[in-house]
Amino acid sequence: MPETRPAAAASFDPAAFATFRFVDVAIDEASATVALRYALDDAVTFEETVSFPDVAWPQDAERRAALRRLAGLLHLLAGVSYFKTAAPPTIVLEPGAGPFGGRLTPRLRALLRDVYTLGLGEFAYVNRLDVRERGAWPAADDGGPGDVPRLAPTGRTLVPIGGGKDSVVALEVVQRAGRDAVCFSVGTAGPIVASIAASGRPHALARRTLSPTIGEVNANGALNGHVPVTAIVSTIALMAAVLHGADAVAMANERSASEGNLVWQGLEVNHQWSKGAAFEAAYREVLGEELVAGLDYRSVLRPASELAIARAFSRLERYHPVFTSCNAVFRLDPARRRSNWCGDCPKCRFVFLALAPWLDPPALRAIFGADLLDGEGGPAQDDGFADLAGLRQHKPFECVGEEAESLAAMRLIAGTGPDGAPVPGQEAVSGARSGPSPWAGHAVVARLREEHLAPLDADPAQSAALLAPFLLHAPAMAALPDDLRPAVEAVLGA
Ligand SMILES: CC(=O)N[C@H]1[C@@H](OP(=O)(O)OP(=O)(O)OC[C@H]2O[C@@H](n3ccc(=O)[nH]c3=O)[C@H](O)[C@@H]2O)O[C@H](CO)[C@@H](O)[C@@H]1O[C@H](C)C(=O)N[C@@H](C)C(=O)N[C@@H](CCC(=O)O)C(=O)O
Ligand SMILES: Nc1ncnc2c1ncn2[C@@H]1O[C@H](COP(=O)(O)OP(=O)(O)OP(=O)(O)O)[C@@H](O)[C@H]1O
Repeated sequence: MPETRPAAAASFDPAAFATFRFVDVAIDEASATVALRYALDDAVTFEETVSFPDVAWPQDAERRAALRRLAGLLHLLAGVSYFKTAAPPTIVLEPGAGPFGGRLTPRLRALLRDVYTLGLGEFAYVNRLDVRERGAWPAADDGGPGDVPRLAPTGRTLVPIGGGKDSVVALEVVQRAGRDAVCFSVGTAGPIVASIAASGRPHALARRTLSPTIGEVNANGALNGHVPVTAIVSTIALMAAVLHGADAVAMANERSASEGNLVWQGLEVNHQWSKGAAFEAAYREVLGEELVAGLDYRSVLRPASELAIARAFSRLERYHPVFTSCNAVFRLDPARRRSNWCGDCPKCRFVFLALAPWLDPPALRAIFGADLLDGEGGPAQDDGFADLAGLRQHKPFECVGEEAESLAAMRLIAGTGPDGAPVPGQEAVSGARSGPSPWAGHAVVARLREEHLAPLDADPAQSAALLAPFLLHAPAMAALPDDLRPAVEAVLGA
């Protein structure tokens, strides 16, 4: 289907559309490319492509069937980028759509409903648009998922690498468990490629090209906002796993991702929703019960908080010169993309803060190119750090840790007085400094201590709160496969 460049797109009125249509998904085996097609009414069409370079489409029936089903799931999940341009009242599935030829099972329908409401929570909040009243999905039928293809075990695990600190910690866990780890990425952003090179592991690649129509409609009045991108990346990773002979995908989604930012009109708004535990559970169920058996999807960092992950990452020195968590580096438009940490966004501030209990100022300056806790980076830094701990307003819409974790990190680096002597309870935190903090005199740290932190030192509950982020979550540990549990303990435990 050729892309429409309608006159309507020159002035795009979201209210003008009644339906979002999932048109079809087409697989070109020769080039290992999947085309995902959508439309708003009959007026605007979108086509996204995902390709897997340097890999042959499999010949055996089970893997071929698995790929067809996963491409169908991807069709349904990647549609969220295009649906959000107008968020019309009704969703239509055409006969070539999704994994079951235009049909939905009840389980799949429930997952999609969540992805298009909870996954669009931030979008709903910033646009003041209740997504629960938009995008009504067609009813599910009782035709079931048909014969579910089953993959044979291979012992190979695909580890998606996002260029930041978390995914290389996940890679360390998978390797520690003795699995054959293959790194995977969507795209070739600099920190991703450099981190994979530093790991010495093979690299499986996918390329995702958004429909060019999205840029046009964005420029002409489309609704815009955040999408649950991890749901999309995860599904591309599962396809890559099948193509590269892996039987598992190991994500790096931390416990902290399940904490929302705020509640708006009864809707929980969580920027990281598709990194959270609820999404993972529902997605795993649809995957294993209805789409492909024998293909494991889980986050191996689910028991850990961001602070415990940062402590583990501080020990993985080979990645320090190459990683970047700042999202400004990952923008699609090269003209808007930065080449390194911007130094003035919530993500930069959070990663700086989370590493500061373990790394000294010169080491962090070498990574970030500036000392964000010493007043460099502008006057926004004071308030920006306070926001991370919820000391002024809700935590920002970014991939940052829980407010309690930021508070704990601040207390660990601020100490009890101007000389930075350890705060009560610090001795229980393995790896924490036992002497004065080298951060104590830094301008932002001193102000935070004076304005917010000092009164907490006398509160015994705050000593326990200091340790809590470092305890591995027992139910999440129990849910891990036997080989991963000791590896998580070794990499992320005390
Ligand atoms: C890089 C980034 O942070 N982008 C967010 C930003 O988008 P921006 O317009 O500044 O730049 P681009 O990413 O280049 O996007 C251009 C437009 O394209 C559309 N689009 C892009 C990706 C996509 O998957 N679908 C799309 O429709 C969109 O219209 C863009 O404007 O602001 C956007 C609005 O808030 C964010 O949605 C962009 O976030 C990207 C989707 C992204 O990949 N972000 C990850 C770095 C991210 O935030 N990951 C979360 C995971 C959250 C989850 O639940 O999965 C995290 O790590 O916490
Ligand atoms: N371009 C990508 N290719 C493959 N996987 C990705 C990509 N972007 C994100 N991911 C994966 O999505 C999950 C969430 O990404 P996230 O940004 O939290 O991880 P990260 O980049 O490793 O760490 P950080 O929190 O420091 O940015 C991780 O499992 C990550 O590997």
